[in-house]
Amino acid sequence: MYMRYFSRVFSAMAGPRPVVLSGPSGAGKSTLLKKLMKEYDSVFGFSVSHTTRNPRPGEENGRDYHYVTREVMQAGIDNGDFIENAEFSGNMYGTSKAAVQDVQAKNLICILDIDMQGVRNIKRTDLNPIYISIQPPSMEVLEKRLRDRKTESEESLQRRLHAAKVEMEFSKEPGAFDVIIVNDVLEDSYGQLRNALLEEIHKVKKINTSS
Ligand SMILES: Nc1nc2c(ncn2[C@@H]2O[C@H](COP(=O)(O)OP(=O)(O)O)[C@@H](O)[C@H]2O)c(=O)[nH]1
Ligand SMILES: Nc1ncnc2c1ncn2[C@@H]1O[C@H](COP(=O)(O)OP(=O)(O)O)[C@@H](O)[C@H]1O
Repeated sequence: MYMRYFSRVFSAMAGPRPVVLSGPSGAGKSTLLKKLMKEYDSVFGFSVSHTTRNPRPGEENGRDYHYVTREVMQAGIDNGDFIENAEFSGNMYGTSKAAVQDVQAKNLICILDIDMQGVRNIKRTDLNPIYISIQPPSMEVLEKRLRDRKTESEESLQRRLHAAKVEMEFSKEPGAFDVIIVNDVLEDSYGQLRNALLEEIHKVKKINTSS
């Protein structure tokens, strides 16, 4: 009885395991995580990163990213406000401590959408997330999806395709990821993502309905 009580209090204090989604730009990370957060809005919370890139049409400051200047971002890094940060395709990106704490304070599963440098750096912390790689079916499909998304200049597109090759190689390193999902047919990949997280989803639902 006491054991059950304490273990419940302890797991509530420790909070659910965060989830890292990583993979090439254009692989479908945002699409998948938005679907997940829509179906399980009381289970998942998004870690809102900082970036120096410009907002795209439809993106909202504070929801998709915190859009900042290089000076502001660097000052935050120097101040120790970030868990990790990286340079990607000519812009700075980073996960602040506050971004993760805000989600964890609500007892939600924190989802981080970060590149492979972020994955490497998070592995040096005590965050202990589940690492999920989202991969495109092929480079050709990736290029088509990025072009059809119409968010990138030709230069930015080429940079992302170059980075994608490196990201795809990284995902093959043994132990880099717990789960690898090839995002071909969206509904299938979404099903795989949900299945991979079902155990954590049930844990959170149990804790949040019993407290
Ligand atoms: N290391 C790190 N990478 C991030 C962070 N936020 C976003 N990224 C990654 O930066 C890359 C570019 O993101 P973005 O400009 O939104 O382009 P998109 O992935 O093509 O939609 C992606 O690989 C993201 O996963 C962060 O806080 N830290
Ligand atoms: N399974 C899929 N089939 C076809 N198009 C997809 C699929 N998944 C994502 N897309 C589309 O591909 C583009 C890139 O997806 P996005 O979620 O923005 O990728 P990421 O966040 O990894 O950069 C978007 O226009 C999205 O609508």
